[in-house]
Amino acid sequence: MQNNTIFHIENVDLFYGEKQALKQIQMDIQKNSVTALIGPSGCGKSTFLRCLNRMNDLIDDCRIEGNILFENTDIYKGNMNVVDLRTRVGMVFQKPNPFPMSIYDNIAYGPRCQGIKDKTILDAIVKQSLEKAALWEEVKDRLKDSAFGLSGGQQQRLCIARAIAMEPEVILMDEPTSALDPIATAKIEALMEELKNEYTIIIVTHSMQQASRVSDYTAFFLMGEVVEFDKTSTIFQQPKDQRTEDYITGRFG
Ligand SMILES: Nc1ncnc2c1ncn2[C@@H]1O[C@H](COP(=O)(O)OP(=O)(O)OP(=O)(O)O)[C@@H](O)[C@H]1O
Repeated sequence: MQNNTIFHIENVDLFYGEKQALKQIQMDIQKNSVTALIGPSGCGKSTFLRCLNRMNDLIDDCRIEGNILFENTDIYKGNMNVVDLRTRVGMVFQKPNPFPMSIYDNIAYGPRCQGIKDKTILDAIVKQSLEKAALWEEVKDRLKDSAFGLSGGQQQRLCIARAIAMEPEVILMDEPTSALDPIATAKIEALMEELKNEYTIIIVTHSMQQASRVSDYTAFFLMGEVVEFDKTSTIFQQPKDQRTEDYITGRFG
């Protein structure tokens, strides 16, 4: 394990009932980097992403074996508090999913649930989170308006701001730009570059161009296995496995 490892993943198998969806996954995810998970549909990318903050716990019949160490603590063993884990490992989904409330309240919701009531503190959290998500300038004069009045790209940055407000260490992103136009996508990609200074980002993407643009490391999944995991430049320029090469050159998937 390298010094900068935030997630150490060892021999992870995952089953939905009888069906095995992940096989012997091994990976060390580095702090303050962007790691992209790529591979054809159904290969287990989202399943793996959800393992990292135990979102699969919500699925009946889902069983996981092996070890996932987050900052040296196994998140599936002992007395791991799942609410704390999901605060430290936040998530942004494919479709922007703002809460049916104002822009301000979307951000303040989590901190309020954690017991922060002081308006000055909440105002500061809202401003800072929106600034970090590169949305503040666009919404500062309409904080009391409904979040549903924002464009899709703005809504997705709002969801990123909402995750940031919880002061996570890691942000998981499951195809965060697949519902967005190219301009909104470019904004989110630029934002990832900024955010990795402070957070660790793990992103599932169907776009190989996106993976090569935004990520430092890439894992190529195929039928529940990680075929290759390496620096993004190596995966795209000198893949070691023929299957990786076939995939990135568009021969299948
Ligand atoms: N809740 C579930 N119950 C049963 N099987 C599931 C469940 N979620 C996913 N699977 C199965 O697990 C396998 C991996 O699915 P997963 O969604 O992780 O793949 P993916 O690589 O993210 O796919 P996509 O790119 O299409 O989103 C698939 O065969 C899928 O049908």
